[in-house]
Amino acid sequence: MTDQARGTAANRGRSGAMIRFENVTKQYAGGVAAVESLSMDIDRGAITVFVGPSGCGKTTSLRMINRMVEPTSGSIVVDGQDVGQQKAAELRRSMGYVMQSSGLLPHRSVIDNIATVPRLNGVPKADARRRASELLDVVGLASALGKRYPSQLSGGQQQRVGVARALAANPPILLMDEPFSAVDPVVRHELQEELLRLQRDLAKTIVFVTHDIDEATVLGDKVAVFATGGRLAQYAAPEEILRAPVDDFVAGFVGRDRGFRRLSFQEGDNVAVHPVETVRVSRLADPNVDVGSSWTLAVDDDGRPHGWVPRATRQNIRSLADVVPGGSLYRKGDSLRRALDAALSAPSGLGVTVDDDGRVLGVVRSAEVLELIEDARLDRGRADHDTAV
Ligand SMILES: Nc1ncnc2c1ncn2[C@@H]1O[C@H](COP(=O)(O)OP(=O)(O)OP(=O)(O)O)[C@@H](O)[C@H]1O
Repeated sequence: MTDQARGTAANRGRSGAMIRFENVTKQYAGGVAAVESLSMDIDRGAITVFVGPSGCGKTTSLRMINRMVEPTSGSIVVDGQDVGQQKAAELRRSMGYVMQSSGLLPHRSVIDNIATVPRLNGVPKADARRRASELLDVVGLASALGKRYPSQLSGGQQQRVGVARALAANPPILLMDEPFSAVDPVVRHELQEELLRLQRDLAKTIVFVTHDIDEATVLGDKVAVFATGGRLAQYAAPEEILRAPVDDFVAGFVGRDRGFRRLSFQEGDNVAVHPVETVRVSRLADPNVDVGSSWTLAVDDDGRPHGWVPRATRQNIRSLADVVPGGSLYRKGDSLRRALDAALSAPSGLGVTVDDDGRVLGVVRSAEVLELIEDARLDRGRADHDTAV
């Protein structure tokens, strides 16, 4: 049984499904079969990501949920009701929709853009604007930005406004079509974190389209990998897709470093944190302050890391500018991927570990992280063996 069949059968009849595709096919004029016999259940209150190469029918599938695209055959049921029986305009307003280019109206202020759907739903102007202003805060934007026009915002800010606008009518469902793909990687990462934070509070049913498997595994409670022609190749939790791709297509799409990416799903609670020698940045200029036998970590007066001081060059190091930049930081309890990356990206080979306020707790060592990875693998092997016998 494929994962598609397993996922669908397992969810059938359970109250967990918010959106159900039943044998849905879409053939565009000219004969392009964009989606072929798609059957799947989308869980309520979870993020489901549609991922796959360009042209595989992700956007078509997404748009059939709110009838921006009509299926050629089959049906889509949302919360027990066939969307084909509902008025398309009302249906569209009942779901939030965020797309790649934020889709904001250029001649309306940010506040009025966010208030658009509530106004269409008959909410009085003052109430709609008040709510829009609150939503700016929810998506992490200063209220002063509300008076600006979309062209006066950065790409990342525009996408946040797009999310606020989609949330304005408080819809239970959010449809998001490559919403973060037009911004740079740093902003994209921030927007992803922000979406996960929002979702912890809001618990919407979110369907998110991307062609980026990394984004899919970071965001998705479940990931649907589409192959060309709208074939659902695998539908499972991201950890499972990385660990056990069902076929060569999925394995190829997921990429060669899937083993490394899967470490994101292994908790790093057991990683040993060792003491580290530190030197305060404010005392670097003092020739009487010695540093340790190998690498010493430079910290500010609050104990936050600022880079590494190599012993051999101690005499040349007199200010922060001379310190070797550090690697990524590891927060106790983060995944093993973060622990390993912290160690591998530090010039000292020691992964700086910090508390929630960013203060140094110590360091982790890559060899020890690798041991934990190996232990987890052996444990899994034993568990699989026990299940098999
Ligand atoms: N309006 C349309 N008319 C005809 N063919 C279309 C139309 N929209 C999409 N298609 C075709 O349907 C197929 C699926 O397109 P779709 O946009 O759903 O894919 P996608 O996976 O979202 O791709 P991308 O990641 O490039 O956006 C493609 O072959 C596309 O050319």
